[in-house]
Amino acid sequence: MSSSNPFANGFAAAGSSRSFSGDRQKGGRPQYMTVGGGSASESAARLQAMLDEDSGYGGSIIGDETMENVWHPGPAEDRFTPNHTPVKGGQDSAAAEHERHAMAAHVHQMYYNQNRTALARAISQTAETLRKLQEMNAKWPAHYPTVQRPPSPAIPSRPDVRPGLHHTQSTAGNHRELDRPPLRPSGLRRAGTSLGELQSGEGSSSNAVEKASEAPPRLVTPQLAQDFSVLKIELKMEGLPQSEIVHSLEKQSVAALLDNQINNSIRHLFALRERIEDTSSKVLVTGDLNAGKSTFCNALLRRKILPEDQQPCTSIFCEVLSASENAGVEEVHAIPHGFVYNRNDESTYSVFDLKQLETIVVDGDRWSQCKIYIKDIRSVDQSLLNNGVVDIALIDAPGLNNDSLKTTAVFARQEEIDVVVFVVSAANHFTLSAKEFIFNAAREKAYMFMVVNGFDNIRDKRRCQEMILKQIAHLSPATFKESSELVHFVSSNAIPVAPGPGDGPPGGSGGGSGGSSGGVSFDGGNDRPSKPDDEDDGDSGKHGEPGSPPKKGKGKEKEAQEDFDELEASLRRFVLEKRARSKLAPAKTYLMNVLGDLTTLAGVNRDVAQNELNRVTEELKQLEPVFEKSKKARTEADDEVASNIEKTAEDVYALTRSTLTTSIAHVAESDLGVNYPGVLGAYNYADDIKAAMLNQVAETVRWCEERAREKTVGGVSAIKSLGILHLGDSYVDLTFRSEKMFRSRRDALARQVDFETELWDFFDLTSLWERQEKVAGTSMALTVAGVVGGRMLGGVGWLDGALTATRVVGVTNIRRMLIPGLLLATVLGVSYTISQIPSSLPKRLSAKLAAQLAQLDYTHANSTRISAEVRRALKFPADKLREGLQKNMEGLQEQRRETVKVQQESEVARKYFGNLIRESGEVRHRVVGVDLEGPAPGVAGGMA
Ligand SMILES: Nc1nc2c(ncn2[C@@H]2O[C@H](COP(=O)(O)OP(=O)(O)OP(=O)(O)O)[C@@H](O)[C@H]2O)c(=O)[nH]1
Repeated sequence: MSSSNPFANGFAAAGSSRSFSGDRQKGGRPQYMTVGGGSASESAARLQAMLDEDSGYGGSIIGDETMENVWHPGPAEDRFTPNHTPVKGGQDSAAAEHERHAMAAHVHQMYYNQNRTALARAISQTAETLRKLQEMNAKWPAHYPTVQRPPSPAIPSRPDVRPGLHHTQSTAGNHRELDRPPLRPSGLRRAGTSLGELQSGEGSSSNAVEKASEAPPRLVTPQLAQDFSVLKIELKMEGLPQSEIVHSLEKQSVAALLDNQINNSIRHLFALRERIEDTSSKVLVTGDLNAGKSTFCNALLRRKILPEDQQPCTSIFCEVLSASENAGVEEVHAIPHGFVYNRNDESTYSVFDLKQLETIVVDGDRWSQCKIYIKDIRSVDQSLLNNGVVDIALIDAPGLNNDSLKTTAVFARQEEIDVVVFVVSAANHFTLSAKEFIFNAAREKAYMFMVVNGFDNIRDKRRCQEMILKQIAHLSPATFKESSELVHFVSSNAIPVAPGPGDGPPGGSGGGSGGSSGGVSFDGGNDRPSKPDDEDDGDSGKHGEPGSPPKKGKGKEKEAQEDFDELEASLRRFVLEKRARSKLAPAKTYLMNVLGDLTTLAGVNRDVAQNELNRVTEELKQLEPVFEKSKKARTEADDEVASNIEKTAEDVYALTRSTLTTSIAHVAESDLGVNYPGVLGAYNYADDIKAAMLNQVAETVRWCEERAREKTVGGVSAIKSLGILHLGDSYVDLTFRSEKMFRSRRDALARQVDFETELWDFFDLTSLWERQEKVAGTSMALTVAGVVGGRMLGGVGWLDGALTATRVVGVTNIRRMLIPGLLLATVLGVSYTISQIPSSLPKRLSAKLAAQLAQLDYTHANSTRISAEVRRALKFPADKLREGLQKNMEGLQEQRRETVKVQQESEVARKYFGNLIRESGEVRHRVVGVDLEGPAPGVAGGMA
């Protein structure tokens, strides 16, 4: 007996080529419909689209496992594996069949454990890789690839982004280029502000990039938007597409957002590990209010454990577990709000008797959930709870449309659940909350077990089936595809159950070992009012099977039981044999997604790092000679400036010294511009001469200063030329104001030089004598007069003069000539001497001046002063030039240091991301290798 699926026929009529298990014969191997063998119908296309979208967490359906190189198709969702185990019957004897099942279960368990271990290891490795990525991201802000926004006239292109700035994926990218699905666009580009740099020096690849930029703009397809499924940076901002927002963010902000995503991802990975390491499988029974969830659970348990009521009653999560997990004791542990259940810690829960369950489940204010430990009365072969393979927890959840708080709780709970059994009322179909729940849960669980309950209430069963399946096709296409196994139309209340805890001991007359069909019937003990058979119009034999004769009474009940038995067999298969998928698939899917993201991220960042490395290496290559030149320039300019200053100062000293020496020596010979006023003004004349001479010397000093100034100006401009030569634009020109030189001490000379004019200065006896030699013999008298006069005037003394005259002329002659001669001589001498004052006085005075200047060391002092001033004046621009050169060199040194640092960082990043690609690829490869199908039970049986 099996539930038929008339909807499949409707589908076939719509033109799709498919077979459906509605044709399945009782006792035969189940058959499965196939979708899309022929031309795709609109519905099929829509379904396919839904399948593709079904991968928020990667739950989409992919036909094979060759997706290692395929971008994010949701590789390991909990897809359904066609069952290889005969539902029942067959040629083998029951014992052989049983043994084969047992062996298959063992082999499955072994594979399951292997896969579980492999996934747990992959989770740990991935979490560690993510942690390292976080560290790297802190040091070297990772770049987040964003999609190329199609250029549109309405949206001006970013000025800071050159056209052709697609980020080219090298190895990884090209690799994907070949293998990826056609929808996946490339053209990743680097986020952040330095996009422009990426293109430089890319050689031939930049040509490719250029070509790519010429290609028609690619739109951000939903597929591309999903490229980053786990490490996706979710931002919502009015009016801007997601990619654009990420793109406009600073590198640091993107890195911070990424860091946050990594944290979330690590957290999720740990939760997944916890989940796969939890050996029990959790089956959540959920559905609309009053859909019959509790009744269904009781039917599964064949015991009336959970309270059923026509009014909504279950307001807390009721987890039914095997009493073997509670030391074989049947009881209820009610967990108050805010407590985390720990069976070994009684402070986390209150213990109740099973009888009290009714009061607990309605008390949602006090309790958040309860654990119900019961002894399973069914055999290992039949029981879901006590199945001999895995611990099962059956969770009866509050009705979805109970209240929003509880609905949210159910939504949240499903994430940690391995299998979802959705109970829908055959009469009411899917409500809005139900639809929402199924859509949401499909992110992780593409397959859901659907229990359409209360089928006994339905008159037109076939129509009901059609309508419900149609809805399921929309809500969970994967489930619809396997509807013969996953969708069951039953009447839970038709299943005989042992009386509840308050109604007597469990087991009833059946003793807990009864089978389902043909097993112990609890008819006698069933406290349910038996349903009037006339509700069913009898238009179908088995639910809705057309053409079957109407069944009444016992026949109908038997049929309902058979349907339920079939449901149970499917559910057991779904939970146990597909456990690997239901429990491990979310981990596998998530791992595949996060590793895929990591590979993309690493690929982009490795390329960015490589570009950065190329750029800075090139920069360094250019910087090195510049730096060396600058170092050389600094030394050379230093020397040149120093020698320039030295030479200028020396030249100035030499010029000043020679000029002054000459000037002082010849000051008497130059035209001093002083007129001789006559003997009476001789003293004034002497003063004027003296002043003129001092002035002359001062003028000479001034002249020397002027020359020194000129030389300094020349020196300054020589320094400037050097500065421009070596520093270029960065040379800071200084305005040199030469007039500010030699502002002091120039007039000090008059005060320093101080000599009195003496009488003798007026008479130049030396020249007189020379003159007398020249005119010798012309006249004795003159001679005598000259000699005598000269001597007399020379201050030798009268006596001495007289004696000399006596010796020359003789005593007698002297006596005769004495008077007139003396007179004449005197007159002549005096008049001559007086006449010689204008020529003799300057010489005398200049000699005196020279002597005094020499005494003052005037020439040297002035030469030193002037040259020192020159040196001082040149020192300032020279120092500035030196400073500039030093700064320039230091700047280049710093730039070099920085560039080397970036080079090293890029090198590290390139290696790191290169390794990350390899590592994540390896882990991904291992994850892909985790075959959640395991060997087909038939194969396992064959091995036995
Ligand atoms: N006719 C018919 N009645 C059913 C069936 N299953 C459950 N019921 C009845 O439907 C009512 C609600 O059943 P429950 O099992 O309490 O429903 P529920 O979904 O657990 O309700 P809440 O937990 O309160 O949301 C009860 O009176 C059941 O006897 C069925 O298959 N056929």
